[in-house]
Amino acid sequence: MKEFWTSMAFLMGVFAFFQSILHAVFPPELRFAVLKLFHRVFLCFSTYCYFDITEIDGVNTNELYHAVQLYLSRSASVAASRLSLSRGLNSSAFTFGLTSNDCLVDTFCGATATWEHVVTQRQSQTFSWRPLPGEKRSFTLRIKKKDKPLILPAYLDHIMETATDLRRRNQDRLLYTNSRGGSIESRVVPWESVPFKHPSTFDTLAMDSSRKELIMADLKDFAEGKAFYEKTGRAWKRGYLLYGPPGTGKSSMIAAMANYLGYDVYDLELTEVHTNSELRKLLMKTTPKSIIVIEDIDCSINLTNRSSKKLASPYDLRPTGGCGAEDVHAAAKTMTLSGLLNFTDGLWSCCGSERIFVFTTNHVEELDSALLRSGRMDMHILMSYCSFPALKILMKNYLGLEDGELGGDTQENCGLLRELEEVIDDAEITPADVSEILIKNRRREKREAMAELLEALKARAEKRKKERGGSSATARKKSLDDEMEEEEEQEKRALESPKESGEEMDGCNGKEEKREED
Ligand SMILES: Nc1ncnc2c1ncn2[C@@H]1O[C@H](COP(=O)(O)OP(=O)(O)OP(=O)(O)O)[C@@H](O)[C@H]1O
Ligand SMILES: [Mg+2]
Repeated sequence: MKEFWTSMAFLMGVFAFFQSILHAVFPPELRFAVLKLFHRVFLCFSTYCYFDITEIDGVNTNELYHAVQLYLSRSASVAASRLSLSRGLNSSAFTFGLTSNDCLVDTFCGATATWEHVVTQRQSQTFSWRPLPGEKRSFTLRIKKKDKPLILPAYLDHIMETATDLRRRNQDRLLYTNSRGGSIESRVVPWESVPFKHPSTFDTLAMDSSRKELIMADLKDFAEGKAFYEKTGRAWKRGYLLYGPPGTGKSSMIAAMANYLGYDVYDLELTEVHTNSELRKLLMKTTPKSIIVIEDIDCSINLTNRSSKKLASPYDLRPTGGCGAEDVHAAAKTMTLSGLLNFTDGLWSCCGSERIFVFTTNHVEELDSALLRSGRMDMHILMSYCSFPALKILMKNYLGLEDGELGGDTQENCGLLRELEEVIDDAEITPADVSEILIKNRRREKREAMAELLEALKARAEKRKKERGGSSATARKKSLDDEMEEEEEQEKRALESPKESGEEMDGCNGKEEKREED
């Protein structure tokens, strides 16, 4: 740093000296040419090279300037003694910045880079169609000439990437929705957003820890897998299908995924999308590092339209029978499953990268096999009734039970826990219902709350047993009734029209004979 300032001071001194001589002796044009020449000669002999990154490039804002500003703010917070502080729109974090004419040294791949923030007054007579700030701001990067091929442009790429990452981290994550009513085609901005503040995390999610870890590892691999996806020629995206009864944590899982990766969430309301082209428009307006969610996919779209007899093939909207144009036109005006699959899986899925698609459903059996086939949704995750490990997480969350207390270390808890473990599977209760019971009892003493939960689970298990017993008895009775009805029917047919029955037999035989003849 000291070396930098010494050379700058020396340079300024030489400049001032020459300028005063030139001013006295030469006319302005010649003076300018000589100064330019002097500058060139100086740069030729210098071991450094300089890069100016101005805030405004012509009339456009220079993205690199803002990226450098953000990038340097990382180290500015510790390295500088006077800093500028700012907080951006939609951001909950403060950003440090270099004040005017301050310097900072950075290293990259073993090379030293010195940054100076240069602020000068803009000349008032400068004409521009756009109002320009009163100050001219730029960063000057100084690196050794020998380092130039080594670190450029990799250093600048690194700065851009780091800045994008920082910007994302500093900004509040957003939850986007397309359900605003009206046609998407007519909107300038098809998505509307609000800050995403869902508190669900993988810690609070009630689920077996081994499955949770598997999902977290999968998400991490995905987020860090840029090189892998490039190498294998795959679009950088991943699909998850979450299925299970209502209240088992599908939406909570999506929020936990978003919080874990720090991604935005796009909640796609398919019933608001009327055509495949609207769907494409929505996709094109999503940002990378986001989760695109379609909840209750079975209720959102007529998923049987792939197998509709009118269509020649699932991906082909041309009708098989005759008429053509009108039907094609009508089909193009609707949203189809093939349109949706193209959105997630086809060529359109590649516009933008690092995106996760999550579909949820309560009725996986009703989904078209095209949605379930391997490779389409990379992971199918069953969100099921509350298991004992999941119950322990909920008790920890709501009652504040410690790991020791949940491990059965406490003598009194031991019996209660064992009973809870015995009854939980038979109760077939969702984590949402368990949460409700625990919320009601959260102010009580832990043991009392657990005892209350046990009672509720026992009652639920009893009810389930009766339902099962009832339903199997009903099923048994129904099949007996059916059998009796069938027998009665046969007897009736035999008594009423013996001839007919004989004909049927004959008919059969006749057929047999005919086949033999053939
Ligand atoms: N696995 C879980 N872990 C923690 N909390 C859960 C879990 N499942 C449900 N809950 C609680 O129940 C509430 C409802 O859960 P959630 O909305 O995630 O269920 P869902 O499966 O999406 O239901 P639906 O199918 O009706 O959309 C949540 O707010 C959460 O408090
Ligand atoms: Mg849900």
